[in-house]
Amino acid sequence: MRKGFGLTVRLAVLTGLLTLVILSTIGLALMSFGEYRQALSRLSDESTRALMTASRLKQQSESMVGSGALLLLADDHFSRRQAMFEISDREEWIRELLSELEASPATQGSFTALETTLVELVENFNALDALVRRRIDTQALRLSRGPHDEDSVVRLYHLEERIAEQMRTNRSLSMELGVAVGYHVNHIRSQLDASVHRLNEEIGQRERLLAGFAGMAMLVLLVTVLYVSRSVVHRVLRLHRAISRERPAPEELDVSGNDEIARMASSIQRYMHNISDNERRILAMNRELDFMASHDALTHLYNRHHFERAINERQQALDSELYSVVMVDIDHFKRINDNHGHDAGDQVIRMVADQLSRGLPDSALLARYGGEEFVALVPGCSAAAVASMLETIRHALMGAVVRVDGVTLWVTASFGVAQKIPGAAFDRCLKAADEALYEAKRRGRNRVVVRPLRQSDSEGGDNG
Ligand SMILES: Nc1nc2c(ncn2[C@@H]2O[C@H](COP(=O)(O)OP(=O)(O)OP(=O)(O)O)[C@@H](O)[C@H]2O)c(=O)[nH]1
Repeated sequence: MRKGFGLTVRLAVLTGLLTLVILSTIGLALMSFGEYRQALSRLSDESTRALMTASRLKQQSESMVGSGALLLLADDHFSRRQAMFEISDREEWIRELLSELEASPATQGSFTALETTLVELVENFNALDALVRRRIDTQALRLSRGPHDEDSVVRLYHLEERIAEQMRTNRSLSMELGVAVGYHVNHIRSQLDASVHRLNEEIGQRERLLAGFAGMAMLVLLVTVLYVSRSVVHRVLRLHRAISRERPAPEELDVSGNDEIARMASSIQRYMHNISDNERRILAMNRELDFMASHDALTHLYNRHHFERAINERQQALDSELYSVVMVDIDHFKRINDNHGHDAGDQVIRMVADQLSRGLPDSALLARYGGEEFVALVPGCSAAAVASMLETIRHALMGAVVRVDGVTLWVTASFGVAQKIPGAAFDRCLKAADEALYEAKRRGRNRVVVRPLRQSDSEGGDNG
């Protein structure tokens, strides 16, 4: 038998495929988790820090403008110096934050405009500081000269005008600084948003890919289950059903395919064939044994054993039936044996059996009783009717010949008949028929003798 891919190999391939898909799915999931963890930490490390720095920058810029207001309101040199100290402190913070932003990989813009505005603003504060210092000095002079000193009033007026002008410039520079810082904050925020959006898209793609892998795993699993169900379970159940029957038809044992189950099915089929063959042989042998047990091997008539058993079985029916019993014996048979051999004797016995079978009715129970002797039960027939049949047989026998080694043999036989009378048992009839046969022999053989039963026979008496 050609060996193809067996079930084991096919199931191993399907299982391998399933394992591969599941491992790929798990691998992809783990890889994705790793990538997202990295992306998230990058986002939090770089972008978030940059955003925080930018927010602090905005805060410091606003505080610087606030310090400018303190400078404007300063009415003594202490307040003025304190305001200027705060401004330079803010400037230092702003510069530090700017260089931090410039070094951050999350901000790829230029901060030159912001730096220029800062420098201009600081210069403007310095100029404002000079004006405020002069205003404080002029106010002190005016206080010392009296409130009506016109010169100091005029000087103060001019100073206030220049301070107001400086303040306008200062306000517009502050606004520029705020806008520039706000721009950068927004820029960083939009970069952060873009990164988050990109990350979300990548996660979505990975999710779809993972769903695809999971679907594929389910499909392979389904195919595996269907395959196992169709190719293994279904066929094994079918085989089981077939061999559970007493005599499964060959087509019920599906031997199609070239796998382990097909090979098992064909072994079972062979086994079943062998069983059927053996069963047929045993049945034939039984029939032969039955035949041998009930038939005579030489003539194929029933044997004595079967005859007696059949009579026993029919005993009850025979009590109420009309029948006749016949006994037949070949005349001078010993001479045939002695003169022509045992085989010639056998042929003669067969020929007589044949004539008896032909001459008696089909309903007759005919048997070889022993040696060259025959017995028959003829149901429904009177002794006279049977005697007439036996006369025909006797004549037929006289006309028949047996040829042995070129020698022609003529044979005759003697017949004894007895008819059953009411109340007489079969044994009595048989005995009477035997007595009639003896009478036929005694009277010279080759004749039919009827022995009528007497009333004493029916009462169980034995006349000898
Ligand atoms: N060839 C052959 N001979 C058998 C068989 N059975 C019995 N015999 C022989 O049949 C012969 C029976 O002879 P007997 O009963 O003495 O009487 P007979 O010679 O037939 O003479 P009558 O009955 O008085 O006419 C014996 O020689 C047996 O050996 C058999 O199956 N085949």
